Amino acid sequence: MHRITPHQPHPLFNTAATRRLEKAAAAALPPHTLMQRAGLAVAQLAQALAPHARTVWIACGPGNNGGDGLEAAMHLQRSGRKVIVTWLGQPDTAPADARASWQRARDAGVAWADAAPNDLDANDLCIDALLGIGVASSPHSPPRTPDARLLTCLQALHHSPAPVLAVDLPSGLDADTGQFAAGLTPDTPPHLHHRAPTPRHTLSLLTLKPGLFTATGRDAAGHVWLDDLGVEPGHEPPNAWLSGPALPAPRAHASHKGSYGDVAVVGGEGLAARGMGMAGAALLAASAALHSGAGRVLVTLLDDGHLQLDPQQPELMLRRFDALALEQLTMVCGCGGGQAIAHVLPEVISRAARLVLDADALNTIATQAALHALVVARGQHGQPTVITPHPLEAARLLGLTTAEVQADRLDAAQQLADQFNCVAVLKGSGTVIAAPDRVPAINPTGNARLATAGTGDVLAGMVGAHLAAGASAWRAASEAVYQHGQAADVWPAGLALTASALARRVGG
Ligand SMILES: NC(=O)C1=CN([C@@H]2O[C@H](COP(=O)(O)OP(=O)(O)OC[C@H]3O[C@@H](n4cnc5c(N)ncnc54)[C@H](OP(=O)(O)O)[C@@H]3O)[C@@H](O)[C@H]2O)[C@@H](O)CC1
Ligand SMILES: [K+]
Repeated sequence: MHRITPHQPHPLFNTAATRRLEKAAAAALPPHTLMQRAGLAVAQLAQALAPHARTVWIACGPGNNGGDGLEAAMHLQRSGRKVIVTWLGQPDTAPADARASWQRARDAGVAWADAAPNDLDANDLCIDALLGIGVASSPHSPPRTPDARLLTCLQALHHSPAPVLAVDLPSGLDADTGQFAAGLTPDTPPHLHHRAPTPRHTLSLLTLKPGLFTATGRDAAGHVWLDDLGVEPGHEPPNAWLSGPALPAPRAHASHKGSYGDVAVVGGEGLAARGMGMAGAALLAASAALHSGAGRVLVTLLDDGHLQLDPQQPELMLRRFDALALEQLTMVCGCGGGQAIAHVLPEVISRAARLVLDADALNTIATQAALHALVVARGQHGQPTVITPHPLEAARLLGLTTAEVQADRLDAAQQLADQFNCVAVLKGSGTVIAAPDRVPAINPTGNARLATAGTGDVLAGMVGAHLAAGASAWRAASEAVYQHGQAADVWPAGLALTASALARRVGG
């Protein structure tokens, strides 16, 4: 068993793959072995997380997730804990493994209760073994009305003053998408309670599931642990990867500014056009490219030449669009581009050597099939392209609603990559990186402090710098996203995270 950190990559397996692995392992082992291993692992982690807990309340659902909880209850009771179990199953209808563990918990003498004890406090521990990978949450299946006792237990867990250890998954969370099944969404997400958040842990069993790391999964799961139950994935291919850090790319001593490439940022509609000055977005992207190691950074503002120099960043070289040698440049296009970006997009997409498309460039492409076709053609000609939409921009590109994109972020990112024939970065909690014919990746770094204006422009500039330095589109996107999140993760607690400060720090 080990805690999952962003320091190394991890393979992720969805429900179907996990079920195949479970079936193969169960067939090769004596009956009940996997649940015994699962329950023991849960009990061991519970002891380690809450060694002084007075009471351990274990909420057990009717399926095998509940069986894991019953098995853990037996171990914790035997080790002298005060264990109180709420079991929503029935001996005559429970799956065989869960029934066997219920019998073992009974024999160990655990206490049974219909609901959560009402005197739990921060020194106690709750174990959430209500639902695991058995949750059916397909938008195509008819909505179901969950059992009232199940909902009461879920609410007690969501509002618990005691730390919560979830078995396999936070109950109700879809292992594949990181979204809660209909009717099982917490009324207030645990991290938004108006009190210090209670620690949350999830012990994923057998495999790590993608849903723990994207959409609402990250907030719901808290600290993620893995126990593989002694089962190797063998030939089962992962459905996604949790990214790890980049290997440092050493800089040769005998290098010069030309060795790390020229990045040109095009965007920043001027105030005169529609009364909205958006030069800041382009300058943020340019600053991020500069601090991420680009050799030279050129900036083309779509503001009729009002700004000739950024006195705060004199390294940035302002250029008219017609003075850019597009075929030699890594272009970052769209940040604050407004409507003005439409005039330059056809040329940028057709001619740029390497290209990052963000913000208003994406909004414009979403409305013009000819531009979409030009992006696709870049891939056919081997010209690297990265698109960096947030969920609303992704929805426009795919002709979906934002909710549909968020309902399955891995799938949406893959659709973007396939339809636009490029590397797609779907931003948000658990940013997804996808490319045609490649297993997608979920980024493990970053936090809610990035939810402030301009951080997306910073990311686009960073991707540009990595591309200009010679990284492939995939590598440039993965490394930039990782480092962008990591900068937020190590941000000093008392210091405001602004986009311009972030841009200055991203180089480490
Ligand atoms: N994988 C492994 O290798 C191992 C797996 N193990 C463990 O088994 C777990 C999987 O067990 P599982 O298959 O019994 O499913 P589980 O999560 O208990 O849920 C089933 C219950 O949920 C209910 N239900 C479903 N959807 C619902 C909804 N929307 N709203 C409300 N209710 C809903 C469903 O109701 P039903 O559809 O039957 O009416 C049924 O009662 C797995 O996560 C891990 O903990 C380990 O023991 C060993 C190794
Ligand atoms: K659970």
